[in-house]
Amino acid sequence: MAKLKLSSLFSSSSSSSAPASTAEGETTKDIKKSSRRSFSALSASLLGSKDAEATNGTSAAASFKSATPSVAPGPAAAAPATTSEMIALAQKITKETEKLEAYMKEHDLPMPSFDADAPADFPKLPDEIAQSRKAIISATKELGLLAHGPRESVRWGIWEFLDTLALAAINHYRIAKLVPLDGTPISLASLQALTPLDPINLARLVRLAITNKIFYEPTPGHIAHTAASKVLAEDTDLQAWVGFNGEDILPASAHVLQALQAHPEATSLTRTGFQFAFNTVDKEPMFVTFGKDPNRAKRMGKAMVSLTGGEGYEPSYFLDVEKGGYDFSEIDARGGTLVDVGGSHGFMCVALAEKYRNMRFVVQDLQRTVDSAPKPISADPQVAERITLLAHDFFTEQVTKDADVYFFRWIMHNYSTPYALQILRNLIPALKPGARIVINDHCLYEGSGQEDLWDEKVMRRMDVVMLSLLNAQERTESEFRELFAKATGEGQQQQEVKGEFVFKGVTRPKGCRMSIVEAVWQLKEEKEEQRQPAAVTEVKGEEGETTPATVAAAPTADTKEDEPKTEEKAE
Ligand SMILES: C[S@@+](CC[C@H](N)C(=O)[O-])C[C@H]1O[C@@H](n2cnc3c(N)ncnc32)[C@H](O)[C@@H]1O
Repeated sequence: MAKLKLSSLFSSSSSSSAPASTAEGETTKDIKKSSRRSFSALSASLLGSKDAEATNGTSAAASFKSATPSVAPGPAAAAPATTSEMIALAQKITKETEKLEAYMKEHDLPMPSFDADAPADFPKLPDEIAQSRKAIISATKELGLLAHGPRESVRWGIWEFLDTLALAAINHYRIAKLVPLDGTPISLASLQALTPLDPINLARLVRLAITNKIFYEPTPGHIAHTAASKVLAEDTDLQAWVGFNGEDILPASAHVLQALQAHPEATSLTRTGFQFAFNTVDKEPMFVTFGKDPNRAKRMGKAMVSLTGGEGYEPSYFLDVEKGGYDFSEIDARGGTLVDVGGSHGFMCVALAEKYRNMRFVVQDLQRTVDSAPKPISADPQVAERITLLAHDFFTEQVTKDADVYFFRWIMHNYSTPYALQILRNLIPALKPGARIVINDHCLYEGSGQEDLWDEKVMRRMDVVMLSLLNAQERTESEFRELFAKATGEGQQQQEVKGEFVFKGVTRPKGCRMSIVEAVWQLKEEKEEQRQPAAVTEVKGEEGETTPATVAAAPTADTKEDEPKTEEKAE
């Protein structure tokens, strides 16, 4: 693959990384036409179309949306004219809280509490009650904003980073672990003696954390655990999550403006807020920096474990077909193969192999990740013998040929368009007709306000984390669609465009924040035959008109602009 000068990479921003907005109208039309399981159908399901719900697998989001109408922005939702927006929200909070509490009582479950002995998590709730809980979270946030008023909510909203700072410092100095777990308070003086912090700094950080119910102060100068500080003391993955966020992402995000001012196109892996924060601009991507520092790499790994175990992200969503997970039974029946590209230690393949007893799996990751994977990969020999771990760099040509599925979980969102395209293009020589490319990532709505507010906040924040660390992005359906189209689109070599990625659409398991994006590799002739068996002349087009085939075959001047520079690759 031809190398690209950095200057040309950066001059390609509009063609390589721009979202689909330029072709929005047309794209949306196309999606409606061809994607049975697409988010486009969601709008229909939101309006009550049962058909759309049944086919697109997004009924969770749809039914959730109808259960929790957002009242902002705009006038007071559906509330009667006499009911203010604040009262409507307060009533909603009361109603949904009563539902949640009734369920907890009925099932003899402990009530949520700040007490140190309270459970750290809600139990798995049935869908309806889970929706009530989400509605409470969203409505309290909205009510809080209204009660603050616009000026004050902006004035003090910008200070949220200071809460992050306090939590990061508490985590860094392991303060939660120094407070007795049995509930006995410890004096600030005794606590201070156990840390390198001076009394003033310790007290100010802890007292700011207390405003978020992390610790409490039963008597002045004495600190004790709440449920939140206790879970921080006990959960090492959560500690890693707070450490990664507080000590890597916070400094990186604080330098994003600097990075954007210097490099507004924001596609390079070596010119992100992270590099500006840690003095590695134009030197190395974040993953390389972490690779040189085992403690930092380990912290990030554990942070990812914490995220993956978090609500809305559990791998079980991908597996549970009933709830909209991916169904591999047809591939399983013929003993097909799935390649988990960037699959880490293969935990997804282990879960899949436990469910599908005939399929084979190849977990690909970088050499050191493969080397550190548990051996055997599963205690069940029938599972372990069907999983192969293979060192492979996804920025090089795919080595596992003719697999049935190439699976990417939490991979594409780590890369801006030039890199994501290269990852897809590297698959092409290995693909047999019908091979499926399955991406498991967030899929953002085109506009805002269509998600539950809590979900939307998490997903939008994740998108900005991707910007801060990697100049990468979460994508909308049309951006995924465009990515697949571009991978075999203009400027690709003739041999690479004998086939194309046919975009199948996006589904979202019920209750999950992650979506399943799918495309199938198809030979061009095969596709044309299926589409227009008797219309060979039609696909040639009018004189002077460019057909899809000629567009794909003809390299253009800006062909290589969306390729990343070799030395900038992630690893
Ligand atoms: C965010 S993690 C996702 C891991 C896993 N797919 C999951 O769902 O948790 C990204 C993974 O990509 C791997 N990775 C990064 N660069 C890679 C490369 N160039 N080739 C192969 N794997 C890579 C990392 O080692 C890591 O395991």
